[in-house]
Amino acid sequence: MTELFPHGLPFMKMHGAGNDFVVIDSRGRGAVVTAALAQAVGDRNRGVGFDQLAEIRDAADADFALDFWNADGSRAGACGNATRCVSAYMMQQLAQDAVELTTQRGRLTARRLSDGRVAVNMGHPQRDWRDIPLAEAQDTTRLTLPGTPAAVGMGNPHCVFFVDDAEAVDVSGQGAIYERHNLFPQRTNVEFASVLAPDRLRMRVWERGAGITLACGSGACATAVAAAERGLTGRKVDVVVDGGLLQIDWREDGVWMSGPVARVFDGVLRPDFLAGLE
Ligand SMILES: N[C@H](CCC[C@H](N)C(=O)O)C(=O)O
Repeated sequence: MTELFPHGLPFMKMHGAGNDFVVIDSRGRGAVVTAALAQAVGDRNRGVGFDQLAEIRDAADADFALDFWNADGSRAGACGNATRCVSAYMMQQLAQDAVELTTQRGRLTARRLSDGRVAVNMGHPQRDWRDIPLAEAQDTTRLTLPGTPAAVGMGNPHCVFFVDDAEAVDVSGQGAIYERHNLFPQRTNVEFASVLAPDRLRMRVWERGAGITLACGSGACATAVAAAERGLTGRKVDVVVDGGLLQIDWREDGVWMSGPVARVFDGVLRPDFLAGLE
């Protein structure tokens, strides 16, 4: 790593509604991110700190490709907010108002809105999603939330609970339990949502591999899909998250998610820091 980057490895720090990212632009060279690098950079005390790391790569048939890593070094198949943030950067780089990108989940489209926010089509919810009868599934002693959650795939797994008051949920206590529930062999992201109005949801999230985050784009999509399917809301909703507001519009061509994007600072991971990873 140090031989490859004798002057260090440049990165950008971005966030979307407080869901924060380190972004490494690896276009024009091979991918460099490893689980060890993600973990080290993700350490908020000894590294930079992030919820997800996104690595931009060349794509043969799209404007770019994106890979996602969680702070614990695990991979994520989708990350809506990082997709919006990186798309904003790429639209600026390419002088375009829209971009096409490929991710583990497939091909996505993002476009800039007139107010500076960015919208991404996160694709269709995965149709194997269903209500999950947790109570029948295993040890119920530690499962304290009422109701039956919905499992929704958005390129990554989500388990959505609808509760009367999302503010009252012990998100880290409950989230950590369901993240590793044996119904989810690849672990899961966990959302706790309450219906504020037929077009407005409050959502708090525990992310797989990252813990509590201020916003989760794919989680907001999954929550909106589950709410619409259960008849709790329409297909176009505002989702109030800890870090702001995400707008979801479940259309014929997929689930669109819009929200703010911010590039906060650029930096360089020093060669001596990288050397520690070898
Ligand atoms: N924050 C991301 C989701 C990261 C998902 C990740 N935690 C996982 O699936 O493991 C978002 O805006 O969609």
